[in-house]
Amino acid sequence: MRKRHTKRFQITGELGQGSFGAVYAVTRRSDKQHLAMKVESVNVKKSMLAHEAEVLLSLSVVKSAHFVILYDKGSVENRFLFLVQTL
Ligand SMILES: Nc1ncnc2c1ncn2[C@@H]1O[C@H](COP(=O)(O)OP(=O)(O)OP(=O)(O)O)[C@@H](O)[C@H]1O
Repeated sequence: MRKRHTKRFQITGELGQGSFGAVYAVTRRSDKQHLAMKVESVNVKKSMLAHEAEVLLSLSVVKSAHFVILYDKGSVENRFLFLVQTL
């Protein structure tokens, strides 16, 4: 993912590595907001990222400053799944 970006986000750095993928600092091009992008290979047997996206989507009905917000999700070149959330 180094130097790569989706159309909507510019990757600016790496925040960490988890057990199922990497997390990058990104800037949303539309409004320059700084966010976190979690990335997972499409080849994993059981997608933890898809599960995390479902959980964040469910939580989004509860308007609370304590919950991470899911801003976007998608895939890159059919190689990675990504979700974008609060930094
Ligand atoms: N929203 C975020 N904002 C900033 N940094 C984050 C964010 N999410 C994750 N990170 C960083 O990326 C690292 C990896 O996160 P990730 O959620 O992939 O795994 P984890 O929380 O360490 O645990 P596990 O791999 O067991 O799920 C974290 O330890 C943290 O340093």
